Amino acid sequence: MAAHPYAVILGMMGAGKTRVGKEVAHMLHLPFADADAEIEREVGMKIPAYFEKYGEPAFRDVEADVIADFLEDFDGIFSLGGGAPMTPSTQRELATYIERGGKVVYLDADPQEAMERANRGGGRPMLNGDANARWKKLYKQRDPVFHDVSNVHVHTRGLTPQGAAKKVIDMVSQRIVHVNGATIEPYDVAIGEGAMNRLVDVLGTKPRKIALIHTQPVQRHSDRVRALLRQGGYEVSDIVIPDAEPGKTITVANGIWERLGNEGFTRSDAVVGVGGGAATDLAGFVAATWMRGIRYVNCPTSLLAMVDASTGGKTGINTPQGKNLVGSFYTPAGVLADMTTLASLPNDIFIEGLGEVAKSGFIRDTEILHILEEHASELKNFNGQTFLGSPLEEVVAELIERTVKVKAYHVSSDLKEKGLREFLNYGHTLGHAIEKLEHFRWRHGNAVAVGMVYAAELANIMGLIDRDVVDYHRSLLSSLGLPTSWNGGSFEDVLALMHRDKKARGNELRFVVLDSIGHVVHLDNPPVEDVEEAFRRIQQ
Ligand SMILES: NC(=O)c1ccc[n+]([C@@H]2O[C@H](COP(=O)([O-])OP(=O)(O)OC[C@H]3O[C@@H](n4cnc5c(N)ncnc54)[C@H](O)[C@@H]3O)[C@@H](O)[C@H]2O)c1
Ligand SMILES: O=C(O)C(=O)C[C@@H](O)[C@H](O)[C@H](O)COP(=O)(O)O
Repeated sequence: MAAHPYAVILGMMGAGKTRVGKEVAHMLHLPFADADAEIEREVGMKIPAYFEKYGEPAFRDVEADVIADFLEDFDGIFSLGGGAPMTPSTQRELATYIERGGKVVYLDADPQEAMERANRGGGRPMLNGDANARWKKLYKQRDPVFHDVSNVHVHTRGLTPQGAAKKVIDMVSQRIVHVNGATIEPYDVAIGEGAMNRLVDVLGTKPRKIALIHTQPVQRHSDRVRALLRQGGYEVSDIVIPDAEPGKTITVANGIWERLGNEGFTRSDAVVGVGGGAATDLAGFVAATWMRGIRYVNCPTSLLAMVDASTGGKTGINTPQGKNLVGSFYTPAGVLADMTTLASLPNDIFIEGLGEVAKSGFIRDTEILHILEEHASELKNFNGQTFLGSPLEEVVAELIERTVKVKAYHVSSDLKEKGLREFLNYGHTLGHAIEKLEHFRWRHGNAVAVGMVYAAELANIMGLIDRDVVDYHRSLLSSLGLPTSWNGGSFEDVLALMHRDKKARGNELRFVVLDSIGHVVHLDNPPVEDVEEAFRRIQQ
């Protein structure tokens, strides 16, 4: 159900709720309502006069009624009076609104700026006497409540009303996937433009030092992250790692452990990983191993890292023997998939990410496949320079959200991959072997695409799916610009590598295959002739 109002804004006196709220409404072409103005209209007098005549409790009753009515009926931007969220019935109304999908924005201004603005306006009964001292006292009482009753936190220090409004719009329109489960600390994946602005909130106040791990091609995004971290008061160690798979090695990890040791990183400090899946895998691995585990936040910048690598807590490095053979299951404190970073993503790396998106459609959420079919040509022609603000951006945001939800479903109940989570490995048994045999010149998502066609051929040979399902794999993946065949190595080499796959048990191979579109099963120890016949079918 779509929630209304579009957003509710709360904050301290002088935070700019009305000014910024009006600006947000203007930018979105929505109506704006201010609870205080509505109360004055309702009671037919100015608030200071009403306070004087009837006292605060009577005012709060009227206020709560007006707010309840607007939360029910108003379809725009609604700003609340500073003290309104302190009323228990309003807190309950806000909680119900959030449950319906509503966004309650805590506009958190710099105290000095807010006090100046509050004093300038005058006519505020709650600031009678020493206004600054009163403001500070109220802030102490209200700030924790504002945090509790809101679900979007926007810092506005130093921003113009327009800048603050743009930030509010970005944060309200972000999609949030909650990841939780019996064995994991819950965390959120925030998806959308400006998601990185949440970084300081997600890191919290405990860390003092942050290891900012990133690659050179994403320098401009890591520069932004560094600026956010410095504004947040953290000491930042900038750590540039080799790009792509060469960054996922024990040598690189060891170099970072040395730096963390030399620079005095303690258990309360944190890691932030910025980049593609290789960088977030390595950053997570460093966080998981330093002092047996410190807090980390991923800021993925490739489609593949947003939908898959950064979100499920699989961290790791490669060894000379194969992909991801050393690592740990270690969940991040949060994932900030800031879609503005996709503006610099090259077309081939975007397309590669569609491989993992399609995987999530094949194994569970078939709506993903419909979206891919419908938008195949725009997706295949992705151009970062024209992407932001285009209709494709919403399509991609939906694909990311749906794919992350598929990942969250599997991870939530099986973090350590005892069974269910293995389904996320659809296409990876052959895919990882191809990557290795191609010395990682083949991109991961491309190898997985061929691996899915292979798994479909194997399932067909085993009588689990019809030929048209195999053909559908080929036609959908190729319509997105993904490869569907491979001829770069012998069956013997591939078989040896598939035996080193993490799903293998003893000498027995274990595959993930479909028995229908959207439904996966395990296939244990199939006859080697069938494994070979499927391989023959994916060769060009
Ligand atoms: N942990 C997991 O669950 C998981 C899941 C899927 C994949 N992975 C791993 O992720 C890796 C693949 O991730 P990937 O496809 O992102 O590859 P990648 O990390 O190698 O990134 C691909 C290239 O794109 C560049 N890049 C990334 N974002 C950019 C941007 N916004 N602008 C310009 N350039 C950008 C990178 O620097 C790199 O050169 C593999 O190592 C794979 O094993 C892990
Ligand atoms: O999250 C998972 O679990 C996955 O299997 C997701 C895969 O898409 C991903 O490529 C993962 O890195 C593979 O892990 P591995 O354990 O097979 O190395």
